[in-house]
Amino acid sequence: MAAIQGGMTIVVTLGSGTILRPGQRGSAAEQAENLEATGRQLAQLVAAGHRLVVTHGNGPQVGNIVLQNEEARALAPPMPLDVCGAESQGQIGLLIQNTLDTALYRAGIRRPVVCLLTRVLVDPADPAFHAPTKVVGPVYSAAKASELTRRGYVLQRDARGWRHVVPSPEPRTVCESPQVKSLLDAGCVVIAAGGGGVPVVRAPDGRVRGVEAVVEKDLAASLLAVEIAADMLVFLTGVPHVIARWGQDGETGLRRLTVAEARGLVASGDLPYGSIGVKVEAAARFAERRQRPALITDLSTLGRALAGEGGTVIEP
Ligand SMILES: Nc1ncnc2c1ncn2[C@@H]1O[C@H](COP(=O)(O)OP(=O)(O)O)[C@@H](O)[C@H]1O
Ligand SMILES: NC(=O)OP(=O)(O)O
Repeated sequence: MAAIQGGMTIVVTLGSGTILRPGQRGSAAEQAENLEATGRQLAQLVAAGHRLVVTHGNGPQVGNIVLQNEEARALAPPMPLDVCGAESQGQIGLLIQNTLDTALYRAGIRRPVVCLLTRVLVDPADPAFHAPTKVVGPVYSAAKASELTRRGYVLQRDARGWRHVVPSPEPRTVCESPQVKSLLDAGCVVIAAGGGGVPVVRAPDGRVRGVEAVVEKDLAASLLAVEIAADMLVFLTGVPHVIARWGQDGETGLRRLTVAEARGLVASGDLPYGSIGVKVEAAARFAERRQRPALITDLSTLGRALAGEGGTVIEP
């Protein structure tokens, strides 16, 4: 990838690892501290003259909010998953907002940082509503898992233990994309579509209501980046680049993929869809629809990757 020039609109998606480290329970202090290095890097993008939109995951946090609601059921009414998703946007969005505001201020940049409660429209007939796959919250013991199952939650076992899973429908449009663009035009740094956006449906009578689901933030970020006509989409995750045959003989770092190559790798099953695969698919969607590059990398490689010397670039 050629080094990027100033003045571009860049959407950066923060993976869970930039907000929460393995083994952490997710206190506000832990998350704020983890975000500091990311805030400094993102401030450099603004200093270089780019228009910045930040999106983020919410799997661990929204699952914790559901759990807090469930455990306090006798004392206060539990909120549905869409409301919990909105709460997670506020929770994580505030931490990112404070971090970015601080980093920009210290870099001598006076720029408003705005966190926008964002909804995504989904199809009520999406088959995902009948097949929960999206992991939220902590790892549960077998005993806690069976208790939660009795209370109506869907639990599945993965390599780490029992996990709460929820439906994850396809995002069709980001309801507030025009407002994200207006905020960028007004000179704001914008945090939007956190946790994939709050999923909503519109009934034939016009009524909008939230639904029990968590959208993949990578797919929502890709859609938002298309809808605001971004020049570049960046996925910040836990690895410097995508790896073919991860953990096997012949493991290879992938520096450059066409849309067709990216889709081929996802379809082959080499890239697990629940982790890196969904990012590669989201990157391919952006590259295909915008005819612009998407980048998958980690925080420590970001600077070099933007200079064309690292990360995995998915090209149109
Ligand atoms: N083939 C692969 N190439 C790169 N990373 C992979 C691969 N397979 C699994 N991973 C893992 O997937 C992680 C990214 O998925 P995940 O942690 O769910 O994303 P997020 O950073 O958005 O939370 C990487 O940090 C890495 O640990
Ligand atoms: N909503 C979402 O995709 O969050 P995670 O990336 O944390 O799973």
